[in-house]
Amino acid sequence: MDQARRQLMIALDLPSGEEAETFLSHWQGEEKPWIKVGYQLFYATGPRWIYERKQEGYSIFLDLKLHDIPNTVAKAVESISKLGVDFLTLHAMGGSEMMKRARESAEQFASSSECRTRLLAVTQLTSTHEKMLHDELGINSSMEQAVLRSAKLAHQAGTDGVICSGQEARAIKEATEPSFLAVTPGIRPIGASANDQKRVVTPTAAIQAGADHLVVGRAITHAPDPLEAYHQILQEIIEARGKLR
Ligand SMILES: O=c1ccn([C@@H]2O[C@H](COP(=O)(O)O)[C@@H](O)[C@H]2O)c(=O)[nH]1
Repeated sequence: MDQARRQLMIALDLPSGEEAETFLSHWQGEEKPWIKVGYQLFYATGPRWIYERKQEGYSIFLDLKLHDIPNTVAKAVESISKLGVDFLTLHAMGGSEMMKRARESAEQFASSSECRTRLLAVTQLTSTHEKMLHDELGINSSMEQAVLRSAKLAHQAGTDGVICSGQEARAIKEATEPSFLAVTPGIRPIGASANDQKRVVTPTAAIQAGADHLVVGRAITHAPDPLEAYHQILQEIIEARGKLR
């Protein structure tokens, strides 16, 4: 898979396995895209559907945002690792012990060290803005400080990277290390509706900020021609990458 395709992940927020498979048939005859499966599709289909897509050759990001006591999360990671998914999310707000136990479990139950499920910690949801952070969550720092605090905690606890907005990707890389993954939802091509997202950036801005992977849902899944929308974003990534050199 070329670098740009590896960077672009489609959030398959669809109601059933059948609809997801019909949607993916747009890609027939070309390389399989990276797919992100979240609550809606996972709760509709379950682990077997994930396992079958993995067997078909999809790279899979399972976005379950685990957040529970350390033992419960470690046991969930054990079950999920056996599906062979590539990426899995958990909430940094679960704390360092929860994240460390998750990492130990991912290592113990990986089918091989190359196939280990990579763990990504959610810093602050991209649907959160600074006023919410202060007024609703009781966090009295700036958004960037709050995100950096979670990212450093996740880095120390052994996750492979974080989920953040493209607005924070550069600062996270500087505060941790370049290989610590910055995976960015809240991506909106120019002119697209932000919907419920608050910290949005364009594909170009995310690449310029050093994002490793861009998660795009509705801008592709709700497009009149999803394959065309995918290719437009792919092209934007390729052009932005070209300007980095
Ligand atoms: O902070 C976060 C964490 C996860 N997401 C997920 O990414 C996609 C974004 O979908 P869009 O339609 O492109 O807004 C969605 O599945 C979220 O659950 C996020 O947006 N922000």
